[in-house]
Amino acid sequence: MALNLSYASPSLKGAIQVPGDKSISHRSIMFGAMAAGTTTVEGFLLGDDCLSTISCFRKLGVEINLDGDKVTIKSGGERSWEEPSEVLDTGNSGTTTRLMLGILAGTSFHSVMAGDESIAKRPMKRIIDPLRQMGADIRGRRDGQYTPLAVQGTKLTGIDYTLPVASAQVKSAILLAGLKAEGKTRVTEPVASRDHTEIMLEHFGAKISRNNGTIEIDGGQTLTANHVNVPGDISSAAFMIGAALITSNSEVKLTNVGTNPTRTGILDVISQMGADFDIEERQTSGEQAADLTIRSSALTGIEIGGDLIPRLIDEIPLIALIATQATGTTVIKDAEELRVKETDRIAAVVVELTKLGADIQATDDGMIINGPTPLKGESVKTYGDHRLGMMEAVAALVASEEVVIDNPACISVSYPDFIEQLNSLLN
Ligand SMILES: O=C(O)C1=C[C@@H](OP(=O)(O)O)[C@@H](O)[C@H](O)C1
Ligand SMILES: C=C(OP(=O)(O)O)C(=O)O
Repeated sequence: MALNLSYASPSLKGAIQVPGDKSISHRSIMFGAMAAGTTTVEGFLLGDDCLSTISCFRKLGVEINLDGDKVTIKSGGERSWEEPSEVLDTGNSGTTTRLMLGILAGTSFHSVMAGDESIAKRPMKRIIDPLRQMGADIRGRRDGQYTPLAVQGTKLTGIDYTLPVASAQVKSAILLAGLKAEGKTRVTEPVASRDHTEIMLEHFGAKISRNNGTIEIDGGQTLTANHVNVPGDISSAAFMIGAALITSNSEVKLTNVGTNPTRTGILDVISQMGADFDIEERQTSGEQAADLTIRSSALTGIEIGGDLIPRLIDEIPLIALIATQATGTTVIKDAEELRVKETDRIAAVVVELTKLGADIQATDDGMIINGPTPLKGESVKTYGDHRLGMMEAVAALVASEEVVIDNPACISVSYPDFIEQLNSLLN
């Protein structure tokens, strides 16, 4: 069902806790399932993607119980997993599909993974190539480029691999396979990507070394069950940050947002654009977190590219929107990875923001936006992509007439209560 959003010059006020970090939530289930014992998780994201990860591990026989945002995982470790009798359904989740490939490759059984229409179009060879070098037996359409993927678990050997793309999913799949492989696995990344896997490996007792973009792990290590505290997702917070920045007389506090430095590119960007905001660090026992207070701001266009891109890759649809309200030109480059996300996010953002009246052009690896432009009401499409849906809802705040979003249900992939939380800030 479509969502009709109509706001008359709103200002946003108040405090909210955005839901748990998606990347950390996925990993908490995976690590909890790999470790023998009882792992407990707090602040877990009850989004569709993370629920897909839970459903996959349940099909391997792992006991996982949910109580609100608290999760208990009881596992006998990997050796207790059963060969699944059904296809593991990874839904819309690239992280589930790709990290699970690294985990399943070294088991002693056969498994098949498949997801939705969008997952069936996303590239998997980037994972399967290095895993095959480790000895993995994985088959899929077009020599393993696309799902469904069949994995015959086998013994793996460590490799020394330099990532051709800056991708935390590829890096993580290799490290998780390396945990079980014989010998040492070494992964070098050209540009730093999110390091939640490295942090969680250490948290669950694995020994790794990290040196100048190279991560080394010895195979044959076992994990020890632990407690995981999941902070709020900065990629979800980004939509509230954008909403507060581009509306008038707004001041929004976002509590306990994850501020792992590999994820805070959005804060660097808004700071360079001239945003008025404060960061108050919190005392945490795990990943870094802070309270963010964001106020309405006059923004200026900037250039965004290079090493910054992996630190804000999922925030680019929202950054494109705020750039339409900034004075001057914003250039986003080196972001060709956007073409292989839930949808082609360069094409989709440009088409939909153009419908709303933006001055925006696509380039091969990004987009160029001239602002400020007033936005108007229009019917827009999400392409089944949660980040497009949320960006369009934030655009509705500053549009002169009603914005109609065709398929808002996809927002529940990462932020099920997004519209309710946004509306709770309206004055
Ligand atoms: O490792 C992760 O949790 C993720 C890594 C990124 O993907 P890539 O590894 O494809 O860049 C990101 O876009 C995705 O939302 C989550
Ligand atoms: C790209 C994303 O996730 P995934 O790759 O896990 O589907 C995202 O959440 O924006």
